[in-house]
Amino acid sequence: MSTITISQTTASKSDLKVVSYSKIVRGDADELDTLRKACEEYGFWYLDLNSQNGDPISVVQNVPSVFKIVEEFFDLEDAEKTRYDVDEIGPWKLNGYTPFGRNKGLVGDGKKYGVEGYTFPRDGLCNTDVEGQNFALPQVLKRHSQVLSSFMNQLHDIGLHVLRALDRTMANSEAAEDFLALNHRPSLASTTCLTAQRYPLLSEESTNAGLASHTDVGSLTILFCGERGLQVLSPDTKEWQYVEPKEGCAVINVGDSLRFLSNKSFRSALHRVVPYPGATIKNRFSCAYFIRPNLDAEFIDDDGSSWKSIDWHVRKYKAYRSATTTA
Ligand SMILES: O=C(O)CCC(=O)C(=O)O
Ligand SMILES: [Fe+2]
Repeated sequence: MSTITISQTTASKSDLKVVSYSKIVRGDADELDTLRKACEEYGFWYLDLNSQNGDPISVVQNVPSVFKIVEEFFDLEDAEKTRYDVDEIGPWKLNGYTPFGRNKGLVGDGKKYGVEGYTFPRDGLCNTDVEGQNFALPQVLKRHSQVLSSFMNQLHDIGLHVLRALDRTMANSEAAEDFLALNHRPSLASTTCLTAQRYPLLSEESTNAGLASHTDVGSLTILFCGERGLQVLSPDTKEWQYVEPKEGCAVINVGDSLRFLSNKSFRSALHRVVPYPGATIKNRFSCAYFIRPNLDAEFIDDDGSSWKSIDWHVRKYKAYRSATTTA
């Protein structure tokens, strides 16, 4: 699928914490402490998804199949792909194809150095009984809907375990018991979704290529990508640092909503995707599962204004579409 050549590396690399999923599920106190600090200090960390005996849990093994499924869609003619334009199907941009250059910022020269994506909403694909948007899938994706929905259910389960673990770390705070979990009830509607993306070419031929600097709108993003290119803004040095792919691990980050729900104690870090020095990365695939609060969850932003989660979502997507550098 993807190919990569590297001549030299002079890049600054991040030193993110690694949190063991099996340890936080067991309630290991030291690991919960590491998780909490990872949310507070960087807002980015690796979630080690190897089981206790060292084997990767199955969700990691399913990632290549998901990339293959969406590649089939990306290989269609533009005219066919744009029939499923994410901005045309439903008001919340949760369902369908995001063409090259749709989000402003690092658009490269459009197609060759850009990014395209396909987004699958949880309500519609997994939660079929939740009143959702007008859910439709193109034929090439429809035949894989079972694989996609079980992949999303696996990731959702992981995300809820992480939120419950964070709730345990807040036991001594003023927050109600299970506060985070209660704002992410799986049976209630949310804007939770999976987006798979393809970057045809990341190389220094175009330093303007990749995904523009942004923070994520929701609570937790669970990201899989075997290639370099992701950068996070370091809270200490305020410089961009590469997040290296790590075998058997997902990269997790805190989004705006979880920052606000944590009373601003967690960090929603700026991140972006750019070429890697000396490397030519062809066909970089990534997939991000965005866990977001229930539609009517309420929080207060950095400026002291109150928001319902769905209104923050709508505001943020406007910014993604129109920002010149940062959203
Ligand atoms: O492709 C990546 O590695 C990052 C994607 C991302 O940040 C996003 O979709 O919000
Ligand atoms: Fe992101």
